[in-house]
Amino acid sequence: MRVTVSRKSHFNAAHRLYRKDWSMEKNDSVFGKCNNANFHGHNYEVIASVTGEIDPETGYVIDIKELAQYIYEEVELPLDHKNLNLDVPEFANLNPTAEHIVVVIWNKLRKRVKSEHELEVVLYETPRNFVSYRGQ
Ligand SMILES: Nc1nc2c(c(=O)[nH]1)N=C([C@H](O)[C@H](O)COP(=O)(O)OP(=O)(O)OP(=O)(O)O)CN2
Ligand SMILES: [Zn+2]
Repeated sequence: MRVTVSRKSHFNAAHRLYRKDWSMEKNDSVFGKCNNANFHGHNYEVIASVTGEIDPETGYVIDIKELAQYIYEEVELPLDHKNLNLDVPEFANLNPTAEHIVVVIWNKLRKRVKSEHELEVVLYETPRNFVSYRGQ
């Protein structure tokens, strides 16, 4: 009997979508307003979901407080109120698209969640735009 436990979180961050090896014109044509050289921001929402067997003694798959602490340490502390391009080492040479951000977050949380548990991360960049990653 496998059950999924989810925890929601959020962080605010600035970013710019562009490639350093492309001209301004090409970046503009591909990324449009997201290539604003002065950056722009989002209120990101994150949902981390852990799936596994219920422990018969505790009734938990994972203590949600434990999951919340992982998210605080791996997502909120390093990303909240940061400029993703300038402040976050993972994006020094990686375009901070929602796709790349969700993979970075998943990789960080994967190291904290027990290997017998499945992990899925959903990232909302705007209320209408969201991506998800399950490590596949
Ligand atoms: N596949 C992706 N496409 C886009 C990404 C992305 O990360 N992956 N990101 C962006 C920009 O970050 C952009 O800032 C998104 O904001 P915006 O266009 O304002 O968002 P909405 O679609 O919610 O706003 P509308 O009012 O509906 O236009 C773009 N594309
Ligand atoms: Zn954006």
